[in-house]
Amino acid sequence: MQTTLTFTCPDDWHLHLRDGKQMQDVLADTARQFARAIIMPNLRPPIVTVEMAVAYRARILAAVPKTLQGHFEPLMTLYLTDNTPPDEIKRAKESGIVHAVKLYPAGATTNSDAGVTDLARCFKTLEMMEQLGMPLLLHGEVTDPDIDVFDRESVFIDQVLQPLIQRFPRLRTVFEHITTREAVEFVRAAPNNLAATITAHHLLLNRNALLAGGIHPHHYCLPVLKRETHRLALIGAATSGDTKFFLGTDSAPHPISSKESACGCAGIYTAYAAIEFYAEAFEQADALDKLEAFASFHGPDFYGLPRNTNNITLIKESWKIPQCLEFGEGKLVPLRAGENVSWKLLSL
Ligand SMILES: NC(=O)N[C@@H](CC(=O)O)C(=O)O
Ligand SMILES: [Zn+2]
Ligand SMILES: [Zn+2]
Repeated sequence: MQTTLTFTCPDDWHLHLRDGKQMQDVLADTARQFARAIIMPNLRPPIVTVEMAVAYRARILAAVPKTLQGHFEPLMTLYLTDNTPPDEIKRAKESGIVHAVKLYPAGATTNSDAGVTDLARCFKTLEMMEQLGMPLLLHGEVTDPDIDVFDRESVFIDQVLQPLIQRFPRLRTVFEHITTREAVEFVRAAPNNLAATITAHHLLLNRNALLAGGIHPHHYCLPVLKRETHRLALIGAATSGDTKFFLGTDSAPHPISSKESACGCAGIYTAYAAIEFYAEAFEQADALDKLEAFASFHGPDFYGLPRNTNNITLIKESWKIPQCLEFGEGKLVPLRAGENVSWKLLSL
């Protein structure tokens, strides 16, 4: 049995940090495991200009704990709206700090009300992105209320993604937090400028974790957990060595009061033990040897950034995740709260 695991420091290619004191409370969890993270722009108000991204980045850097300063780099994104001008993409490219633009179909997920209502309104902007090599990140679900919530990702492939890549064949695109066999197959078959992130929770859990034996609000996220056959397809993709699949936690903290509610909001907080969760999932699939490329190589290669040069070490040691964590004025319940995880990260 393998008991230590040393590999190139990973990056998180999909992270929600929030802002203010909430951000201060979660940032260290990411910064102690990951060298870089793609920071999602779905704040209230959303990060829609380079100027806002520059200011948000400065707030993040100022909140990195002293012991980790210089060890963590936030990679900023812009939130695409119906009205994002092509010039903003130029400015983003020139800034050197904005690495991608995120498309949320309006109403698809947490803080997406300002998202895109009609993709055709963004064509000029997408053209500019294609020209400048600015990646487009997709929350890949349709929002049509008549479409079953479990089908929203696969319908998105047919109705949005397929036509999009046909129209913009050179656009660098990331299908974020994929959850279905259909998404895995589509990405596999597509050209190399389409990639996908996969979360730890979608590798570890199926929809029984949400709905069996009572409803489990801390396992509610979007796209929603799917049935076991889909989880197995994701495991197959993540452990295949295929360079199109890479790590993105989609760690999405919400206060306990918003999760444990008659209308609980979507998001699972995995950052507390993210790399350990991935190690568990890869070990269960007998594929620990594939973790480094998935966590540390495929992402930077896709984004055209250098791979990290330092290492992290995990040891096979069971430890208990706390029941809850501080989160701004409230509390946060991490994934696996009060239960054990079987790998442990040694500090940098
Ligand atoms: N994944 C989620 O369930 N929630 C994310 C938004 C998102 O990534 O869709 C959030 O910001 O809370
Ligand atoms: Zn999303
Ligand atoms: Zn997300």
